[in-house]
Amino acid sequence: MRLREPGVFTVDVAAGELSGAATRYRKTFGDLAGLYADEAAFRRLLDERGADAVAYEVTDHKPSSDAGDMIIGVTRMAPGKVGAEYFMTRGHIHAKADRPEMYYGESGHGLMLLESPDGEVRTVELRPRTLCYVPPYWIHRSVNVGTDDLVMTFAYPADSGQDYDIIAKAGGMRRRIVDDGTGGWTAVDNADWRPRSAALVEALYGEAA
Ligand SMILES: O=P(O)(O)OC[C@H]1O[C@](O)(CO)[C@@H](O)[C@@H]1O
Ligand SMILES: [Fe+2]
Repeated sequence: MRLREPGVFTVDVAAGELSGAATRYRKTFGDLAGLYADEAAFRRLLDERGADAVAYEVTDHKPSSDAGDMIIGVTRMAPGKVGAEYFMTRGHIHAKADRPEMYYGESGHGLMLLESPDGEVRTVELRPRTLCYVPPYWIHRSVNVGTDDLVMTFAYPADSGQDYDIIAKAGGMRRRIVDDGTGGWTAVDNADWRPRSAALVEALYGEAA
């Protein structure tokens, strides 16, 4: 049996990264077209900051994509809004939908927005030292509702994969997280959202249904 070597990494909270991790990717505002309700405000943001400005960045350690292995990393997301809507990640369901995830708040004030295949919605507030459990089958997206960078450590099974289409095909997630008018947040209905068909929901649940 050839074993992998243990790894040790440092969560650099100030930099918002996992120091020593081998892989890094950035999502720029230019990558996030179509995500936000207010398209005019989104175009203004691109004009002001440039399409190449970083919206969020992930550093992670991906030892393999084997079932039973684990991916660990750190996400850093900038604060801000597009119109009234707080900055967010694209969001996804795991390609193997029964795979869970955990997020641990390191700094900033965020939300995990979760949606089940048949359209139930949950929000979990993330602050430093909050550990959020994302159960199998839930679509998840993080939202920065604070005024500083949101930094989170995460871990998920290495064979999970990500399916981004499930959100796009439904016209977005069912709720949008917006400023409540006093600098806090509230969840409002997304008028473009369409329920998934029973057949699609069943296919997602697979043998577990
Ligand atoms: O993959 P998305 O939806 O763009 O969001 C990024 C976040 O999700 C992850 O892909 C982990 O599932 C992390 O890299 C990060 O926290
Ligand atoms: Fe995930």
